[in-house]
Parts: sequence; C-alpha cells; structure tokens
Amino acid sequence: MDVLTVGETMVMVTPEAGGRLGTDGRFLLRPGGAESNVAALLARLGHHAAWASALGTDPLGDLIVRDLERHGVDVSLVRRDERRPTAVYFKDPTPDGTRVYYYRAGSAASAITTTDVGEWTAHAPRLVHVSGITAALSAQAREAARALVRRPGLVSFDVNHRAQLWSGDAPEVLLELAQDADIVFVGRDEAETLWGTATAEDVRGLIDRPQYLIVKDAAIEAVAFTPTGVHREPSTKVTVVDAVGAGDAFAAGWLSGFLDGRDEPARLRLGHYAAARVLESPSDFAELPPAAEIVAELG
Ligand SMILES: Nc1ncnc2c1ncn2[C@@H]1O[C@H](COP(=O)(O)OP(=O)(O)O)[C@@H](O)[C@H]1O
Ligand SMILES: O=C(O)C(=O)C[C@H](O)[C@H](O)COP(=O)(O)O
Repeated sequence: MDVLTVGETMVMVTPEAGGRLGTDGRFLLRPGGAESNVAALLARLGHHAAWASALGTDPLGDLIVRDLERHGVDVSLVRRDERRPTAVYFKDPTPDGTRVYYYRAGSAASAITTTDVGEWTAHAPRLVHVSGITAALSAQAREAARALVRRPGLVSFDVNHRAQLWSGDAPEVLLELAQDADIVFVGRDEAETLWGTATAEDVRGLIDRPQYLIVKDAAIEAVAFTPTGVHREPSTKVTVVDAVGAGDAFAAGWLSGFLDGRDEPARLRLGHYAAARVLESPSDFAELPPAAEIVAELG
C-alpha cells in the first residue's frame, strides 16, 4: 500500500445543471470528502491508494463505497457503523462562490477512534495522509487525528481549515497537528486567517518542524520548504469553474511526485497541474492521466 488517507467522506448534494439549492428540485448525489478525493486522484495517477473512515450501513454509505471503488480506491479498511448515519452536505453555487451546508454532527465518521487508527495503520502504508477536518468533527476524532500525525512512519497533513466546523480553538489545534507531521500543505490565506502570518516565510517561521512545508498561494505560486532548500513554482493559468477540491488535487499531485521520487520542481508542477484540472471541472475531482504522462507533457 503506497498511501492510506483517513477522514470523513459525505454524500455531496449539488443542484443539477448549475441551478441554485433553494429553487431547484433536481439534484446529483456524489461522494465528497477531502481525504477520499486525495486517494481517488492518487489512484488515477497510478498509486495503490486506500481510504479509511467509518460510514453508516445506509444506502448513502453504499454509494460512497461503490463510487470510490470505481475510481480505483482500496476501500477494504472502511468500517460500517449500524448506529450512526453517513453524513451529507449540500453545495449552493451562489454568484459569490460556492456555499457549503453540512449535516454531519453525530455521523459515523465523527465517532472514529484511536483504536480505528491503530488497526488502519497496522497495514503499513508508506505514507498516511490526514487533514485538519478530522480534528474538528468530535473530541474522539480529534484524538484519532493526533494519533495519526504521531504515528512512527511518514505522515502528510493538509491543514484544511473549515471555519464552520470550529468553535475557536482551531489555531492551536491545527498548529499542533501540523508540527507533528512530516509533510504539511497550507494555503497562504488560510495561514493568515489562522495565525496572522503574511508571507510563506512567516508560515515557515511558525511551522518549523516538518521536513516539508508547502505554502499555496492560489493563482500566484506554491512555495516548498524542503531539506534541499526553498523552491517556488508559479500556478497554472485556468478558468475556474468550481474551486472546491483544488487543494486536495494539489496535495495528490505533489504526493504522487514525492512517492515516485521526483525532484521538488516536478512535485510542485504536478500539484498545480492536478489542481488546475479540478478547477476547470464542476466536480471535486477530475479525470487525470497517469503521472508519467503528465510529467512528459509538462517537460
Ligand atoms: N485562481 C487560480 N488559478 C490557478 N490555480 C489556482 C487558483 N486557485 C487555486 N489554484 C491551484 O489550486 C491549488 C490549491 O489552492 P488553494 O487555494 O489552496 O485550494 P483550497 O482552498 O481548495 O485548499 C493552488 O496551489 C493552485 O495550484
Ligand atoms: O470534508 C469537507 O469538509 C469538505 O469540504 C469536502 C470537500 O470536498 C473537500 O474538503 C474539498 O477541499 P478543498 O480541496 O480544500 O477545496
């Protein structure tokens, strides 16, 4: 197993054909979750990627399992919970950007534990990927997130601050988790909101323990602080159709380059490429060619 990603996946409800949530009667149901997005894109890029979480025994859980299997994700570690439901969220494409409405309190995934984490990581993946969303779901999910970032092997952590899910302690908790990981992804704006940092260098001043820190500045560039020095790579020019999922795609592209032993500029370029394809697509994940073809195309 190359990568194990852990975190809640919900059923995402979107109005059909670009309509609005409050006025449309026709909707599409698809899986939506940061960590399973990363697993699905890594699978597309040619890696053995597993995703682990808990789902209800309801048909919504079946939908998620089936769809991720179709995308080539190993779902054999997913735990089904008879007593708790699969979570749902709605996306409303407003003229000012997409608004998200969560129905996830008390969900199966919000009850994941450190015992789950022990069982999942016993399968010895080369890398575990987790995000800050898990730490916002419940007290026990927060402990599970802590256990994940502190596991002995390689861990990558996407800060993924979701303000709607937190009640004030996000800056401390997310900084603590980031410091315990080996690879950290964070948006420059996200870091500014959380910790008041302005530049990528300011973020490195704060998150100084991980071997790799990647600070993404949306349409401008991504900056990687690595053992071989600081690398900057400009973002790709794109027409944005839906911004949700770009961060997950960037992480998948970068991690794919890391797992394949590519140099830092190639990792950053793969991140930008995958993010650009998702930005141009109405879905949270896009069809991607295998990594070797992308690298050949990028030159
Ligand atoms: N407007 C944009 N133009 C081009 N690329 C973008 C744009 N916004 C985001 N990206 C790409 O998506 C990546 C992730 O962006 P980010 O803002 O961190 O996403 P998210 O908020 O989904 O986590 C960036 O590093 C970049 O590659
Ligand atoms: O789990 C949640 O709370 C979600 O929001 C699910 C979203 O599909 C991804 O998290 C998208 O994440 P980005 O790539 O940062 O846009």
